[in-house]
Amino acid sequence: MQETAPPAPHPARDPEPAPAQPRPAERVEIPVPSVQRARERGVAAAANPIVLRTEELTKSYGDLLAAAEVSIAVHAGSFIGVVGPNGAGKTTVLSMISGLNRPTSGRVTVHGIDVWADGPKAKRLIGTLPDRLRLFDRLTGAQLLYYAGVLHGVEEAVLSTRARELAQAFGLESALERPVSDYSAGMQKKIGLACAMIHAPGVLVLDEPFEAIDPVSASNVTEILEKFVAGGGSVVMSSHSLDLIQRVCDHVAVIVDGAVIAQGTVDAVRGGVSLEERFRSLTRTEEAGKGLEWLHGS
Ligand SMILES: Nc1ncnc2c1ncn2[C@@H]1O[C@H](COP(=O)(O)OP(=O)(O)OP(=O)(O)O)[C@@H](O)[C@H]1O
Repeated sequence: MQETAPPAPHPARDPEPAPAQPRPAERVEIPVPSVQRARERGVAAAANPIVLRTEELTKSYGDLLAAAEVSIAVHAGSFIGVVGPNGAGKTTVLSMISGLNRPTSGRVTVHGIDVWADGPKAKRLIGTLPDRLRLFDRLTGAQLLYYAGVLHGVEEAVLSTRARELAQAFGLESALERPVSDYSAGMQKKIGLACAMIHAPGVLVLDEPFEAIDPVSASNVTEILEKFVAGGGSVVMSSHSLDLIQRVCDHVAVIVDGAVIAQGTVDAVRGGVSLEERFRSLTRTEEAGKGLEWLHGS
């Protein structure tokens, strides 16, 4: 992923200068192992080929510009977080990448294949966990995995082994014969993730994969995704958990009002402060909650 210059203040929101940030030198950081791994992975991935590229990807809904000329390049073996406030355009961008939402203009290619010119070929290379997941929930978990595999061209001979291993990895073995409609929200998310992986894609595009997932399962999923990128796969993931993004991703793109306002390695974007602090200053969310005095006294 290309790196942008240190992000400028967002002009439409607040012309005032940002509050002074503590100097990086004042902070003593003891990186957790996953942060260190992500850092090393980010450096190594820069030498790998680009597997996913968006070029000035734009989506308009009438007068609303939901995505504005979004250009992102993802290398093999890279784990990228896409962050932004509610309504910023993350789902819009991810769904255009996955071939689910047609761009108004711009281009997406995966391994050089145009997602919107050759959808079937491109979609075999991408595993998708869309927003507001709609599963065929009258099927059992086992049936859903089977059909996800068949639809992506996986040979039947390997399907049952893959389904069993994925169910085990996501802790769903005992639920495989139950209808997906009976699954909890977190279980549905996990079966959706398993379906996204069953055809062994090179690129995973995951919209809020950790939403509704319990902490132990979240650490399992993180481990699965880290192994996936260590093996040369690439992950593009949106999340509102900046702490999670900072811990597991090597790159990050910050989207505000449809436009990428900062992107690069996590370290470059956060610039010596936490990703959450940087996010707040980029999106000008420090003022939230002001003016509700009538509520506080009730
Ligand atoms: N089908 C649609 N028709 C009209 N407007 C839409 C449609 N889908 C999304 N939008 C608008 O596009 C903008 C971006 O929405 P999007 O869902 O991409 O945001 P997001 O960053 O994923 O938000 P969140 O964090 O809340 O999930 C929003 O203003 C939203 O209202």
